[in-house]
Amino acid sequence: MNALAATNRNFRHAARILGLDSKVEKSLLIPFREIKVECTIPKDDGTLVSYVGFRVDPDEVNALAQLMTWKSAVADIPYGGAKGGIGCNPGDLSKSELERLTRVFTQKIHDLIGVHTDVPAPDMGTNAQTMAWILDEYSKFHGHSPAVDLGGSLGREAATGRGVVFATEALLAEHGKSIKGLTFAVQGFGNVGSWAAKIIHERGGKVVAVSDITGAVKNPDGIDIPELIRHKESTGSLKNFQGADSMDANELLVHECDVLIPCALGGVLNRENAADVKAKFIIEAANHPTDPEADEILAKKGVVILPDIYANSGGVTVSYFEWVQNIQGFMWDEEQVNKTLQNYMTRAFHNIKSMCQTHDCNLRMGAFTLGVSRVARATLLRGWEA
Ligand SMILES: NC(=O)C1=CN([C@@H]2O[C@H](COP(=O)(O)OP(=O)(O)OC[C@H]3O[C@@H](n4cnc5c(N)ncnc54)[C@H](OP(=O)(O)O)[C@@H]3O)[C@@H](O)[C@H]2O)C=CC1
Ligand SMILES: O=C(O)CCC(=O)C(=O)O
Repeated sequence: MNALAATNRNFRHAARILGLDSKVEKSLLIPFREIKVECTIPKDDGTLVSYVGFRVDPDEVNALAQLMTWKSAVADIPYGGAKGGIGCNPGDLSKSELERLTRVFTQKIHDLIGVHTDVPAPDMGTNAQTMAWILDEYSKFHGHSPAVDLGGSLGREAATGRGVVFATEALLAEHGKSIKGLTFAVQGFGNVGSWAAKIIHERGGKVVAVSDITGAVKNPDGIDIPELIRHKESTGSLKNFQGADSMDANELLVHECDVLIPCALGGVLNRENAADVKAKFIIEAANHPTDPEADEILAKKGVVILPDIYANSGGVTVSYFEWVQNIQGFMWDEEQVNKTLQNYMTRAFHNIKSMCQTHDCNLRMGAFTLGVSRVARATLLRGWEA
């Protein structure tokens, strides 16, 4: 099932649980706006190449935008949801080609983004540097020029991974467990995966397996994560790391562990591998890592899944703190960012649990009903009369 069909299915299930009016349901399913732009750049060798950029596309980006909407509502921050992207493999482009492409994309969408309309943020294959290029290009049209470090919040880089850890702690506490002494397998070692693994390691968790696009490593006694980060930074991959054995990357999702944390692509848990998952808990740090068929198989096995729209909401929550700080022109210290993030993550977890109790549903439906009911309530209050 593709990402959009799966996301729509979860939304419809939540709408049924909530008894949502079918017209409201239909209205919430259709994106407010879809943008598709052509981005042509000269490559470093002088040849021209064209890419297509989106701010919400008809399929995967639509699903991700929809997830952002429910996620912002679950986190209880005053944002809607959108997602953008360019159909390219960033790994195939040089840094200057990436910069040109990002700037051309920004030229095409600058009228439709902005502080009070739509704020882009990093996701897979993008980072703070990408956002700085967008900001700089946007500023040429709109004259916006924040001061310190281009206005990025302290703690934003680690925020999604840190939020994943706060979410994991909230879930484990409910089951009478803590991170210390449990074993973890982490798929993806980019922004989210490396930060989540590092903080778990600091808190006494044993990260026994990690993968990236180049392969996977395992060590039943626990991998030294700071060492692995240094190795990845210096070599660009997990290969040849001395502190662990290499393993088949496909094995990672079914590796022996207490907690599995997918931090890479969508749809990685599906009917092909769900039955073989050994973990008792899955923390969805990636967006949409579990397709609906896998959801059913895993539920039958008694695996507890902490859904993406809550588990990875630390990123957008700190993006919201960043927005608040820039509007006020007053920067918080990192401790305040992290402490406030923890409060948001803990509160959201209890709100989800309360929906689970009210509607006798699992955590995914608890999160969906929480997010969808908040957006539906706001939509109904605004009304449709001209
Ligand atoms: N960044 C954020 O703030 C947020 C991210 N997310 C989600 O988290 C996930 C990861 O995002 P982020 O960390 O930012 O992205 P990055 O681009 O920083 O990292 C992605 C990681 O996934 C790895 N990867 C790619 N393909 C595979 C594969 N087939 N098998 C194993 N690993 C693979 C990459 O490997 P390599 O390092 O070798 O390239 C890289 O380590 C995505 O689903 C994203 O949507 C959700 C909320 C917020
Ligand atoms: O920081 C943000 O605003 C968005 C983070 C993100 O890409 C996500 O939650 O999927």
